[in-house]
Amino acid sequence: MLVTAATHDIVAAEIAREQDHVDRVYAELAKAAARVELVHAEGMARGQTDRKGTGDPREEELAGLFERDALVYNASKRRASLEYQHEGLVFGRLDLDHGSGDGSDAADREVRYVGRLGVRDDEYEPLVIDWRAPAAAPFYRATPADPQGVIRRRVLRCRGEEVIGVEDDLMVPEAPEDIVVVGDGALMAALTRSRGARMRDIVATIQQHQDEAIRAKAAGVTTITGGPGTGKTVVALHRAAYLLYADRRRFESGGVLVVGPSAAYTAYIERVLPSLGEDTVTLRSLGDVVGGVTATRFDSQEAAALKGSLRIRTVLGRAAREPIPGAPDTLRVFVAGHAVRLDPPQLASVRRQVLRHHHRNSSFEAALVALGEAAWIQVRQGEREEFLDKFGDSGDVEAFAREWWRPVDPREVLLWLADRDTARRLGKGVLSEEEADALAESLTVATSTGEWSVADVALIDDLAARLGQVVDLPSEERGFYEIDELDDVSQYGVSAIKLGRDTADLAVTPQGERTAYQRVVQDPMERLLAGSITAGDEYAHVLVDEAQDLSPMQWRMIGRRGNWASWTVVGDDAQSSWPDLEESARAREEAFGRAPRRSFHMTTNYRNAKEIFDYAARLIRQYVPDADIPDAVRDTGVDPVEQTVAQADVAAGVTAAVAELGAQVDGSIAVITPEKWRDALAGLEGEHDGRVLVIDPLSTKGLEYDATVVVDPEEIVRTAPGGARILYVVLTRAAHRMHVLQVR
Ligand SMILES: Nc1ncnc2c1ncn2[C@@H]1O[C@H](COP(=O)(O)OP(=O)(O)OP(=O)(O)O)[C@@H](O)[C@H]1O
Repeated sequence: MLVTAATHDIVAAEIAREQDHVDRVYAELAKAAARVELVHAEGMARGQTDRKGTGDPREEELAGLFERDALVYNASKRRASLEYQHEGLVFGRLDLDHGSGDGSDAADREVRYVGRLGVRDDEYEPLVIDWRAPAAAPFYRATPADPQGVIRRRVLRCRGEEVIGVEDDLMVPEAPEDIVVVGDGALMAALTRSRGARMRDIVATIQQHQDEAIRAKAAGVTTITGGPGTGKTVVALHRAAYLLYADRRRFESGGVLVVGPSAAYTAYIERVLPSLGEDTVTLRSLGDVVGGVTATRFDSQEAAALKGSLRIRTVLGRAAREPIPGAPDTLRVFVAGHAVRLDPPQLASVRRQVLRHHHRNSSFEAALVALGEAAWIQVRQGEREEFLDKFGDSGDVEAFAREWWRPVDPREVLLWLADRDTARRLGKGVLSEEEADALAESLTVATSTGEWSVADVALIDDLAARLGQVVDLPSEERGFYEIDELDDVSQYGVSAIKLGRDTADLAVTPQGERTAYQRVVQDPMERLLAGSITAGDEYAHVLVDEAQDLSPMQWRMIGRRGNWASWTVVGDDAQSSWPDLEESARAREEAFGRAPRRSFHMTTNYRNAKEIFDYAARLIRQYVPDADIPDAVRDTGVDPVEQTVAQADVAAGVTAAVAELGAQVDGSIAVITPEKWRDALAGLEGEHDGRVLVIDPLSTKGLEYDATVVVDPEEIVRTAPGGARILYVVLTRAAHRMHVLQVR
């Protein structure tokens, strides 16, 4: 729109008009906040004086009022904590015509305001409608072809409580005389803005096709597909907020789980739902889905592929049935005057027998009984019942069983596979020797660094399901799941010597006991086994982002948390870092069960300037000819800058690019570099007032920046799991500017 002095005045008048309404809304909220304080104080006083019985209708009334006001009160507090650059509490206005539809008769008109939450005045008249309410749907659904009674849709831009702009879309061919239309359209204004470090909500500019996915029915599985930057993530998050609104009882009490690829991703999206007024959703990255373990490290491609594939389940199944390394392997006792001796083969047969019917960690009693039966077969003298009673009462037998059949932590069982021979033996027929060695090797990285890998987490979860919840041992022993902190890792059968660790670094008391307080805190093994694995929660809705990257084992892990859930699944196969999409699809289908499916396909890229996206699209077409390529809607007239630098000049080249970009964009700048150049570039982190971030290719999944410097794309293709697909991810992260530095 051409901005002249006259249009400037018109816009200012429209802003002032909207400000009046916004002021009324905030005044109403302030009144509600004061009222709730009063009711609260009164309720407390009543509770202390005449609180008798529960049937007092006044009290119920008060409770109802209190509850309603409390919602408003909390909402007003939440509003106060919103970042100022968020669209305000009231962000939309609809001018509707309930008559002929063209707005010609002002008597048929209705003005409806749309906001983050509903607010009514004293007469209970709505001042603002919650964006998720059915009455707000035309704000998102109306188009000139199908205006749905809307004459004008207006987006209000606010900073705090102040209206700073309005952007209109006209839905009828010609505006009625008294309806002013200003602005260039809210969507373009939103897309051109600087991005900042956190994803923002898009309530003010949700597009029609996005709204359909957001408001789709909860039941079953809703799939959202589309190329990079098509709003899949942001739509899915708004869908979570919508589901909470539409069926709060079910989803707030049952829980909503949002799973994304990395901790950087969860940090990036964590503000979206709170800004929509929802803070009951659980956000998890794939590395911290299992309570008690947090992993951010990635395995080598080979190890990750191995650990993600369903073949590994056979190996884990075998490991879960293994005897505990270092535990006694022979039982020698005197019972009722008979010498009993059970050797390893007999004990192995007892173990197989027990595990046929029981989970290992809850079968101490069953193991004792089975030992008794095996002992009786050997003795067969006297009364059977009497022998078994004595056997069961024997302190020696119990002492043996407490070690031989103690509860095992799934993490410790996984670490048994860090031993090459064990990995080869348990991998026989499933893994080649090279693969078994790679598995052992990758777990040795864990034991030396003290950090689990992201792929390990799904294996720990699988083992936890196999081993079962620990049932307390009789007498004073504490169950494993109650142990808050390990006192001694050797109690978990991870033999220090076997893993090449020097036991001397564990502090020892004069009594010869190791204590929690005297240990060397930095011990890697201790870090791996710290805390306890908590039993998996189940959720009523599970939302999986970047679903194309989940390995089959990760699908099983998520599936355990969504046995009864409805699902929203978001992904784009062309951005996948997982090599076997078919095996993943099978595991995914298993997780979903037979629930009905619906899918939405997004075709518009809202993130990247057209010039940047075209550059990326050219690349991916070479590698994935049938990639799902969206249309980018916004051009800047500025092509990505491509440069070639010598190895010795990488740091200088990147520094220069960052300096240039720092002057061109206001917001975030990411230097995306393969491991090879990471150390050389680490110093750039935090430059330009903290706007510069140095990040590895895989961790950029799902994220976006105002500008990016892509370092050594060839090396990214060579080293990232997913190769060119990850380069495609990397090349589609910048909203406004991109520099690509080839290294020769
Ligand atoms: N209707 C909209 N209004 C304003 N911004 C939007 C809209 N839809 C999408 N965007 C913006 O487009 C960008 C890309 O969205 P999002 O990250 O959800 O895409 P994606 O499809 O998940 O991308 P990728 O697959 O590359 O991770 C975000 O900045 C988002 O806020």
